[in-house]
Amino acid sequence: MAQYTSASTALAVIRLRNPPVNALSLPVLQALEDGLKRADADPSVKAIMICGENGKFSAGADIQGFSLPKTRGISLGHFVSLIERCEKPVVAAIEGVALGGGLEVALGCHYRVAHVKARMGLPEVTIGLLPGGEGTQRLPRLIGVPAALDIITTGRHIPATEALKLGLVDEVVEENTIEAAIRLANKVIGQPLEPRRLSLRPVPKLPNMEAFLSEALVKLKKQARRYLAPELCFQAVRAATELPFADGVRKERELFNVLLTSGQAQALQYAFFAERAVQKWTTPHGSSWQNASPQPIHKAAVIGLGTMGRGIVTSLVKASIPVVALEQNLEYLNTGRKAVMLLLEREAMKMEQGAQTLDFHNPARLQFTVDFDALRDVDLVIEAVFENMPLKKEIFQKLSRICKPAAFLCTNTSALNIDEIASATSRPQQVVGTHFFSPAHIMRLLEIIYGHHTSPTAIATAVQLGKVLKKVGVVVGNCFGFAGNRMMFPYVEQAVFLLEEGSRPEAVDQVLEDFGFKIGPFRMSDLAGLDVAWRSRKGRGLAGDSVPPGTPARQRHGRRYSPLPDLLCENGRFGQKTGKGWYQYEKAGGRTAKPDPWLHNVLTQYRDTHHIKTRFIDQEEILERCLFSLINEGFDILAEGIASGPEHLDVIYIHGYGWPKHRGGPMFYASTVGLPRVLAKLQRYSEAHPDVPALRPSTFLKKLVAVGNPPLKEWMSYLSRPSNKL
Ligand SMILES: CCC/C=C/C(=O)SCCNC(=O)CCNC(=O)[C@H](O)C(C)(C)COP(=O)([O-])OP(=O)([O-])OC[C@H]1O[C@@H](n2cnc3c(N)ncnc32)[C@H](O)[C@@H]1OP(=O)([O-])[O-]
Repeated sequence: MAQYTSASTALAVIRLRNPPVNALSLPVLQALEDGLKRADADPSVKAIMICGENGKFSAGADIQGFSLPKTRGISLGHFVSLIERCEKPVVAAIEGVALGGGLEVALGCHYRVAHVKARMGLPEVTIGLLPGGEGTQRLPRLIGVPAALDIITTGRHIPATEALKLGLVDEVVEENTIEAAIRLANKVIGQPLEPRRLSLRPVPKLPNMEAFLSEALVKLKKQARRYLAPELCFQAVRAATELPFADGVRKERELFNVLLTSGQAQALQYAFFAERAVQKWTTPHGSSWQNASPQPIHKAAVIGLGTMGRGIVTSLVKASIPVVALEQNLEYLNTGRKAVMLLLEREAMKMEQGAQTLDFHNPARLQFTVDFDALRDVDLVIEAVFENMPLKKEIFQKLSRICKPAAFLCTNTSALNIDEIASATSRPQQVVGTHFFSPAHIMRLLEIIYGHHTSPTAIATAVQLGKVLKKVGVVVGNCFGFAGNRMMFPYVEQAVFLLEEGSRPEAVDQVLEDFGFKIGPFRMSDLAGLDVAWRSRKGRGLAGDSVPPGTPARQRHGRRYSPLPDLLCENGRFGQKTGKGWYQYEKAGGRTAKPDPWLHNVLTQYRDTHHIKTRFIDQEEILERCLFSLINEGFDILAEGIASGPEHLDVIYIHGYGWPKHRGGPMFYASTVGLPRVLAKLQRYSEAHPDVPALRPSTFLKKLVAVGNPPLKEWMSYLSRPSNKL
């Protein structure tokens, strides 16, 4: 809705009303049109102000509405033009947010006043669209092509102060925005409106427009990786530089419709809502976000200043949480301290107000120690030592003696059993898994793992911590590898099996990078370090001396096994850190992967030794075996209640594993491929590789196909156990 009132006889107020963010649904837009007509028809009204209810202008078009047939064909541009054509001055009073269609409505207004804390932007590109309310044509006319192109193709939200510098708003105020807008409206009554109508303005010329646009396009294409929206946003802005306004608008509509029906927009909009849905967590024991309250964290501690610990400390400092950083001895402490300081200096440089905001030189905010006694008064500890169960248990035993009874004890682990770690403490209800992703101060995912005894308060506190750290927290159950890594194991396993059968690392990586992953599985292993998984395999008796004599080289516990990664590690090839892994690098620590003839020779010899007949493996098989085995594991995870819905797995993959967001996440992707096809392919691959359990179709997947391939949002209702639907 939009409410029509009067601020005075001469000033009509149209207030957009659609909680929580005043999304521009059809009724809101129709009420806006009615308000404009009423103001126009009333001779006593001399100016109009548009604002939003509850301190928010508008977050734009109703994203849910894009999937509703009745809203198709309704053009936001029609309403924006109505505002602009109004014969009485229209002033936008921008509080909170003016995003997407919200900002386009403001661009139709003749004047814009913003509160200093307001944020503006055209984030359509992030949901697979372009600003289809004539924003691609008006914004370049107002602030010039370079700034408009940046805002439209990145979707970033800009603060009011930046908007003022760019000329996007006419005034920024620290106090009452509505009153300031009323003052401005009264002041401009009677002034000519033609110069304020953006559609009538020319696009400001650049001396080197063509060169600028060509360079921008090359840059966009490089980053986009089959993600359509940025390039189509670019084309719409280019149309503004080449065509009259009306033709530019036609082009914008044409491009908008391409995106709307591309499939990518649906995937990205699904991802938008999935990210919000996972915040409403539940567990199979009935605890949930609704019945648990987080405890405040005034002070935290991090144990272990290796790669993960350093990133976690940095995240906490950035979130203004005082931290005690602890290492086992002074040598490690000094190395860790230097590394943390370097990270913080870099982060401070990236931040607007610089180092002072972070305040990391103040020992009250960041303290380095080797003394466990310094942990007595912290509210939460994050243990981030390496993956060694006896070591973690020893630390947790110590923590339960030293920390205050109410302190939460978190373990940063990527696979280890949370219950076993919790068993070392006298307060297992306070223990929770917090699986950060490297680099921990940058990656957005936080996998939050509850054990058998973890209290709802501990889960809620970890979720809240994730929010404060600006991460997406996803709550999952306890099993080896939790949700993310458990799905990753079969994916990587298939990639290695494909090498045994005839493929090469660069071929497998290429297929997955073409699909949209930032890096393929072999480049990823080289980056992460092959020795990490090797140590874990040795610990589990799969590699090294603990393998019983007489065990076939390519079999473990009756299943197919590939000793290829072990072979690389035995040759000191740990990946980038040693300058050699699945690829060769220019030096130890180098970043540029080059195919390695040594590896190709080893593969040939390996196949000969093990009598493997080499065959040509096409791209379809590479893609399907890697992705479908990962998805198959996802169905088992859902059936076991480890994750409470497919959205959880998708959010984990998008934010933790570089899954291309425009494909919506693995489970969403499976739904777009069609579950019958995923099942049929898995059946075929499983028949060809009967000793690979990961290719055996999940019972839950078979059930969903048997009941007729229901839409993703209905999947969980087909589980026989009480479901965890959000
Ligand atoms: C047609 C021509 C072209 C125009 C295109 C557009 O305008 S495209 C649009 C371009 N605009 C965008 O892309 C902006 C997208 N929105 C945002 O970036 C953020 O939501 C925010 C910054 C507005 C608020 O962040 P925050 O952390 O304070 O809060 P939060 O994020 O948790 O959201 C609160 C609730 O609001 C809901 N909801 C939000 N927006 C929309 C919407 N547009 N629609 C519907 N619903 C929306 C959200 O789902 C959540 O619901 P829940 O779970 O409570 O039921």
